[in-house]
Formats: sequence, C-alpha cells, structure tokens
Amino acid sequence: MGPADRLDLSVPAFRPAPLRDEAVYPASGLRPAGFAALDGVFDDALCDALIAAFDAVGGHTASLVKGVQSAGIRRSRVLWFDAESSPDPDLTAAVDRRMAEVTALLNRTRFGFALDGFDEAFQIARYDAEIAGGYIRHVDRGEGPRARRRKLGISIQLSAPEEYEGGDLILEPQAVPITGPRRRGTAIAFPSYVVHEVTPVTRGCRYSFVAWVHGPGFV
Ligand SMILES: O=C(O)CCC(=O)C(=O)O
Ligand SMILES: [Fe+2]
Repeated sequence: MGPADRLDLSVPAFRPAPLRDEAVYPASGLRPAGFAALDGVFDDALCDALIAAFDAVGGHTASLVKGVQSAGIRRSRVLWFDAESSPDPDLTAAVDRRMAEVTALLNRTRFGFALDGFDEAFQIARYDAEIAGGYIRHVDRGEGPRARRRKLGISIQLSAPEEYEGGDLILEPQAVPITGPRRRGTAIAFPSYVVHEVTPVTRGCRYSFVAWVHGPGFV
C-alpha cells in the first residue's frame, strides 16, 4: 500500500485549527478598549489560497465610496471576495465559517456589540511598494446605507512579516497609537469608529483580508 492509498479524500481542504481564546495585546499588557488581536485565525493554507484568489484576477484599484478614487488617501488594489469571485466553494465555505467563529468569539469576549451580520463582501487588499501602497488615517464608518451600519472591522494579515517593510496597520483606539501585530493569520479587530491607517509599504507587498460586521447604530 503506497502513501496515496492512505489519503483520506473526505478531509476538507481547509481546516484551520480550533480558535484559541488567547488574544495578544501590546507589550504593556493593557487591554485597551477598541482593539483586539487574535493569533492563528487563518492558517497558511487559507492565507495562500486567498492570495492566489486575488492574484488570479489582480483586483481593481481601490475606491473610497461610490467609486471615488483618491491616490492621496488610499493606494492599493482590492478584490471583493464572495461566492462569485471565489475560485473554490470549499474556500468560500472555510472563510465564511471561520469569520463567523472569530466574530462570535471576539464579540463575546471583547466588544459586546449588537451585530446582525456581514452586509458587505469580504475585501482582499494588496499594497505594493512600487506605488508606496497604503491608506492614510481614516475611520470605516460613513454616511452610506451600509457604511453607517459598520460596527466592527477585522483585518487578517495574509502576508508573512518578512515579505514587506512598512505596511503597518496602526490603530488609535485611545491616546496612544497601537501598531498591529504583523504575524501571518493574526486577526486585528476594532470598532469601526476607531481611527487607523496602513503606513506606506517600502519593500515587497502586503496582502490583507478585511471583514466588516454590521448592526444597528451605536446609541
Ligand atoms: O489593510 C488593512 O489591514 C486595513 C484596510 C482598511 O483600513 C480599510 O480597507 O478600510
Ligand atoms: Fe479602514
């Protein structure tokens, strides 16, 4: 019997390890309201598959709202990742399952927001050194019918830290800015009213996966 005979083809292609409730926080050990990070949300196979899904189509130049583009504000390419753009239903299912799990865990342990779903497709973004890819300080909430319902943003680092320089996700949940961890597969979560930026990439390229979770307005 060769090794191929022992392959169990019923095993799904994407099986990230169970989520551990082991949030990582800045070195101070403080847990500022308005920021959470969770390691191991996507495994390498999921990160690789999402990068490949992006590269297969190359994404389009990111816009702000209603197709408005401003290179002074945001320089990146994005792909809206959903059942239509996904190359593989197993990948879509694995990502959907994991995002539901991670949202439930983070909201239960950290945020406690009233949330009612994902109203927008997930976003895969690519920031290239050639164009000093980045995104200046901004908040994710806006005036539009969906943007006003954004409550929680979750950014997952798809690239390994050594693949790029710059490209830090910096958040300002309180007075002291926090630089998000760069570990591959780590999720960084923050309320959609928190100011944040992606500093310009100076070498290589950074891919991220971003989900927004929606709900009734903050009252
Ligand atoms: O790439 C990231 O990690 C964050 C992107 C972002 O802030 C956004 O798309 O609103
Ligand atoms: Fe943002």
